[in-house]
Formats: sequence, structure tokens, C-alpha cells
Amino acid sequence: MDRFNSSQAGSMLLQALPVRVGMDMATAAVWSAIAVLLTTVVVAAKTMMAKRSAAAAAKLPLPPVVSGVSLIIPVISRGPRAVVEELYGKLGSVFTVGFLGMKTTFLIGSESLDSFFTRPDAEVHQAKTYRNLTVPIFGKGVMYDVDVATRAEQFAASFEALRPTKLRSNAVAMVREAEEFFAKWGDQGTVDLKHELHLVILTTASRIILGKEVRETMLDDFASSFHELMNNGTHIVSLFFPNLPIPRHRRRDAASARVRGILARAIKLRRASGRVEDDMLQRYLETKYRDGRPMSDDEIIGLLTAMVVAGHKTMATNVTWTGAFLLANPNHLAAAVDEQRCLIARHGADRVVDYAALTEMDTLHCCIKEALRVYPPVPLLLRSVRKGFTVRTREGKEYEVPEGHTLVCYTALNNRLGHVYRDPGEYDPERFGPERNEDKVAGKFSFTSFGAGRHTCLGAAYAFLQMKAVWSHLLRNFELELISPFPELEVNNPTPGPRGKVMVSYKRRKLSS
Ligand code: HEM
Repeated sequence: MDRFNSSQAGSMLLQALPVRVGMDMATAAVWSAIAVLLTTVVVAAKTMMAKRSAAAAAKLPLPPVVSGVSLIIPVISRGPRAVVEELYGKLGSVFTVGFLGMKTTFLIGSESLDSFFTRPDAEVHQAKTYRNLTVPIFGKGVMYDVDVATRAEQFAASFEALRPTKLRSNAVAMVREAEEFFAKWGDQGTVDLKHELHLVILTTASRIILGKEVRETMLDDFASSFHELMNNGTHIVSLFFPNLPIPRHRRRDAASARVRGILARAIKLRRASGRVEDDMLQRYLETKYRDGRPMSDDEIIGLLTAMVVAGHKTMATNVTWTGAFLLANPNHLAAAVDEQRCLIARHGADRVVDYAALTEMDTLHCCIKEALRVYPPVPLLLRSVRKGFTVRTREGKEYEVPEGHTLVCYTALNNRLGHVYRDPGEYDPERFGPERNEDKVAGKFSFTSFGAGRHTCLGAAYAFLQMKAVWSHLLRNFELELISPFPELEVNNPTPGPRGKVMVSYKRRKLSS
């Protein structure tokens, strides 16, 4: 292309020169010769430069490689994070794991992650790696099963329903749902907090995302089918072999059919009622693609499922970890309770907690964010390389990452780097306070629990509001105590949460200023 442009420029020069100087044939011949010479020199120089830069690129080494087979036993015995951390210590912030002919390159730390988060999909592709897991759950024709442009339109419709103006009304619904849900608890008792929090998050999502029809008439059916879908559809095996004929996948597919049936009924009811509601279902019903085509029912069902999946396990997991950490750390619990006391003193005990009040809860915000840092609900982000690129490591080395590699942003380690976070293994919400701001000062990809860049989470603001609505209600209305051991992390799950039950005892109280 460059060569073509240079020749073209040369011939244009040849055509233009005689006219400009208005000369005789001899002079024109001299100028023509000069032009040919110049063109030849330019073309030769460009070709040489192109060859040199290709040679330079070719000379860049590939990242150091380690055999995946040698990691199987360490991963099983010590867990993936410990193993990746050890490789990071030995090989630096960029390295490749080779396994069964696949090459997976880990990019650790803010300095190495730029290409992962900012390159266009044509070069660093997101969908391919997530398709296996999501198509059996969301169905075909949505999210990672469509081209980038269609997905962008589908996300734009979803984002419309998550805008700050919408979040104001969502916040009221979130607080109301929390009040109604916990009103069912007695004056004192013992509960599995994990189970309860999963339910309250799902109940609220069913109101704000799926709408009144599901919330009021089909919630139990939806909750049990959705639970079955998530339990069976998100195993690590499904990420690699989504259609393996195993009982787990048969249960997943049956649950998926039930969820689809429920959502199809909700759409029908909404259409028949002629009502216009303030929820995500309404948003999709009113959406038209750029070419004027409305969304099909199948697409709406797929997107509604996708939004509940994207938000439910992630938020439910994180509110549970937040609870476990607060109940295991009395000083941070006391700080979060004090903040609620101050807000009650400032606004009065009777003022309903609304969007403005939730956004004032900075201490609680940091407690939630710190749980997201320590145990990110999505610990592993994936991409595939379609066009090779150069990466510069924190240690100052340069590598070529070639086409065909899978890329990993391993948030579980990225969020715990010692040069970014002080005592990274400690639960310390104050690290996000204005004095320390540890994630901000260390580079823009230091905290990747919501991803970053091109595909950053669309629901982060929604998620913080929802999680604060739940915890501000609990802090104001209950004294809680963790009575089971501090939970361990689930294994073999791409979105791991706390393993087993998280038992707490509660006693009702009315917090005052
Ligand atoms: C604590 C809660 C949440 C966490 C930890 C979380 C985490 C993430 C992460 C890590 C990504 C980036 C994936 C990648 O780069 O490959 C992401 C993307 C996304 N999230 Fe969330 N999420 C949460 C809540 C939500 C909620 C409540 C919604 C919607 C209701 C949502 C909708 C989305 C969507 C649509 C994307 C895709 C964005 C894109 O690819 O352009 N998330 N989320």
C-alpha cells in the first residue's frame, strides 16, 4: 500500500511538473528524471524502513513459556492463585502457559494490561472466549453470540436502563425490596446469610430488570429455575466443553428452557396489559436497532437473562463476603455502623434511604469495594489475540504476543500486588480512602474487579447502589454475629463465592444517632 502510494505520488509529480514550470521538452525531461530519481529513493527508503521494523518486530522474543502439564498438581494442591503468583515471581509480569497446543498468556499488573483492555475487538477479541459459557445460558443471537456492532447496540439499550437518572428510581425500589425482605426475619434467630442475600438480590433484580410480572406472580418458579441454571451452567468444564453430554448440562438445558418459558410469559403479559413500566424489560420492548428492526422476543429473553446473570451471582457473592469480612473485623464493622449513625443524625431517623443517602455512604462503599478486591467475583478475564502486539513488562522487557494466543487478566492476583496494595492479603477498606487511594496512584488497571477500558462493567454503579441498600438496611436494623468459621473460597467455578453456609445469628435493633 505504501509503495503504491509512493509510486502514485511520483507519477503525479511527473504529470504536474511540466505544467508548473511551463518549460520546453528538454527541461521537462531533466525534471522528469529528477522526479523518477526522487520517487525511487523514497520507495527504496520506505521499503528499507518497513524491512527494518519487521526485522525488529521479528526479533522481539515471545514471553517465557511454562508447561501447563507441570502445573496441574500444584494448582490442585495449592490453588490457582498461589501458582500464578509463583510464576509471576519467577517469570515476571508476562508469561505463557502452554497446554494441549493452546498458548495462554498472562498479563499481570497495570503496566502490562493496556492492550488487554484498550485494543479494538478486531485485534483483541472478547467474544470467542466467553461464547461457550454464555450461549447455553442466554441463548443464541445475543451478547457474545453476535457481531461487535450488534452487541454494542444491545449493550446501549441495556445501559440506557442503568443510567444515573434511572438509578435514582432504582435506588428507591432497592431499599423497599430490602425492607420488605428483612421484615420477614423474626426479632432474633439464626440464618444462612449467603442464602438470604442471594434471595434478596434476586428478588430486587426481578423487580428492576425483569419487571412486575415476574416479581409478583412468578418469582418462586423463576428463582428455583434460575438457581438450577446457574448451579449447572457455570462449572469450569462448561467453559471448555459446553455441549459435553453430562447430567450437569442436561439439567442446565432443562432449567434454561424453564427460565425462557417464564420470561416469554412475562413479555406476553406486559404486551397484553398495555402498561408502560420503569424497568429493563420495558426498555428492551421499546428498543429498535439502527435499521429500525425491533428486538425479537428471543433477543429480549436472552438479554434479560444475561443482565440477571451478570448482576446476580456477582452481587450476591460480594454482599456475602462484605458481611463475612465486617463480622470478622469489629473495627471496620464499627466504622460502617458509625457512618449510618452519622447519616441518621444528619438527615433524621425517619428519612427514607434514597439515592442521595446511598451515595453519601463512603465508608460502606470502601468496605464493599475492599471485599471486591480481595475476592473478585469474576477473577479471570479472557480475550483471544487476532492481531499480534508488543507488550512491555513492568520489569522493562518487551515481548511479542502473537495471533492465536489466549490472554488472561487474572484479577485474583492483579488486585493483590504488593507494589500496589499495602498488606494485600489484609481486609483493609481504608486503603481506598482519600488519604491512600492505593488503586488510583498505582496505575489505571490496578483494580480490575469490574474489568476496565473497552468492556468495563456496565452495571458497576447499579451494583454499588444495590449492595449498599442491602448493607445499610442490615446495619441499621440488626446486630449480627458470624457463628460459622470464616468461609473458604469455592473452587472449580469461574465465578467463585464463599464455600458452604455462612451462618450468622441476628438480633433486631433500631439504630439511632
Ligand atoms: C459486584 C457486581 C459486579 C461485578 C463484580 C461485575 C464484573 C464485571 C466484569 C469483570 C466485567 C468485564 C468482563 C470482561 O472484561 O471480560 C463486566 C462486564 C459487564 N457487566 Fe458486570 N459486574 C457486576 C455487576 C453487574 C450488573 C449489576 C450488571 C447489569 C445489571 C452488569 C452488566 C455487565 C455487562 C453488560 C458487561 C459487559 C460489558 C461489555 O462487554 O462491554 N454487571 N462485569
